[in-house]
Amino acid sequence: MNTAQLGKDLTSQLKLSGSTPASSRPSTPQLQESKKLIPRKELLEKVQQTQNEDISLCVVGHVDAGKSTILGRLLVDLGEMTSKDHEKNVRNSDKSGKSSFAYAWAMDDLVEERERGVTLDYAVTSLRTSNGKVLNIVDTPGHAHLVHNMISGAQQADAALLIIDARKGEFEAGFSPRGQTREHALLIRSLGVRDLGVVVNKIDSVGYSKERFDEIVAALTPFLLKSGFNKERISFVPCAAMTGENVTKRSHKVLESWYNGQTVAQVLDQFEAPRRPFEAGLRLPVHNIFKGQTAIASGVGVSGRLCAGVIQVGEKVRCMPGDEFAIVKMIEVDNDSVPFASAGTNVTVYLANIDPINLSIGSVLCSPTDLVPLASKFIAQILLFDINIPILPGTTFEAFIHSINTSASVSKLIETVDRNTGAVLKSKPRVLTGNSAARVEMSIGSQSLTSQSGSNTPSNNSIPVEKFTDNKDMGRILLRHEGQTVAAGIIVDYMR
Ligand SMILES: Nc1nc2c(ncn2[C@@H]2O[C@H](COP(=O)(O)OP(=O)(O)OP(=O)(O)O)[C@@H](O)[C@H]2O)c(=O)[nH]1
Repeated sequence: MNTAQLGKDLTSQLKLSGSTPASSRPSTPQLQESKKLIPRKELLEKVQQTQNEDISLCVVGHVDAGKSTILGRLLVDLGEMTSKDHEKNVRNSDKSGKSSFAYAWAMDDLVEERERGVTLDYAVTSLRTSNGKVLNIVDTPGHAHLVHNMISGAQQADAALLIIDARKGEFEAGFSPRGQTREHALLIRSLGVRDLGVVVNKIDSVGYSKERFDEIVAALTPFLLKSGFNKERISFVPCAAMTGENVTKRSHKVLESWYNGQTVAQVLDQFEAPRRPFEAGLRLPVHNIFKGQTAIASGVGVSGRLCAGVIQVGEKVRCMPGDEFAIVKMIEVDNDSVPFASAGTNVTVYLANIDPINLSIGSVLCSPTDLVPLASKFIAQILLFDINIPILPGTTFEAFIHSINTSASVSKLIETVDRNTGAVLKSKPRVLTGNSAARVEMSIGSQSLTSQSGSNTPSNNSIPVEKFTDNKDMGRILLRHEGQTVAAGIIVDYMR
């Protein structure tokens, strides 16, 4: 079961059971940390020694480009999924008249996803590359109306595969101004992804044509460079996920006649894990909340990616915003129980002594002695994409900041700045237009975080944020307007 599913299951459970009113809750035992905590110095040494080189990879691209199929193929060909399990998927997908989805079923394990043949939520799985690195892979949905789920998935990524459908008309549709190839590429770069593998998939459908591959590379390269990717960190690979051609090996004569570059698996091999801020204060933005169902994994479960610091079993954590503390009962990484986890890891943490009503998607777990700042306003340096709508004071956006999805409006246009140097071009502009860069003051909407009781936090519009210079993952912002991603930026300052 993937984390996304867990969240769904438990969210529905929470709805069923409701949240216990404080008055009828059994009195909680004294909230005390375990006496057996590993001292911080020792803990940091352990993290340093075991510093995992795991990489979070997200797989993005236009709807039906073949994202799930490529991942399914990698899982099978790299031995992560047994041939017995794969054969079961082949039989079952055949029975439902969806035999072309046999590989995609390795990823799309929600019933509705299988029935509709689309990825709805993001799914996490892990894979060991041929050179032994562990990739935590997030398969994200391609549909335009599921961009929220795609952003949640991509927020956890260090590197990305952008899947392109090579077929005539299909690449063009994905790369059109409203297509997801463009939007996803911009989004992942804005979310901090630097390493990119561009997989030109379904090359079998275009007769393994070199001309078509070159045409796609030539069209995408200037756009990717303009979006902020570095040429040295982009790899283009032709492949046919369906037949397995150039996923882990190459055998097709036509493809071999003109291509001797990397396979998709070799592109994965070359991705490097970035240095993680594990010595900084704990920051765990909550992506999902659910109820632990077993005797061991009981209490309130939250999942997300550690943006900074280390979390250990037995420790007391503060849940922000709010005044609540909780004790970490159990930590799971990749379905295994672990004593501690450090920055860069996707974790599920079971908490004791807290009512889920006090947690929201977007809450941040931190150390009681190193609290994450809360802000109702912030100053962001934003880069506007190629858009036609003018941005004026008062324009309201849907803002994405770590695991938060909230409304935020421009309260002041401070200045426009040079995209490359950051030098001020004009103070107090009246309007911002497409492709410009600016510093703006933004105010968070009044209903910023939704608690698990279903009610929005009344009148409290403070959210946990940090300056980008203090924590990259906590200080990035993406802005959407009327269903379109219009800008990305970084938080340079904030006010309570
Ligand atoms: N001919 C051909 N078809 C492919 C290839 N890869 C995937 N397909 C087919 O394309 C369709 C979509 O594949 P998926 O893997 O579900 O695509 P997706 O990008 O994950 O879809 P969403 O997550 O819904 O956006 C399926 O029918 C696949 O069998 C390929 O290399 N060649």
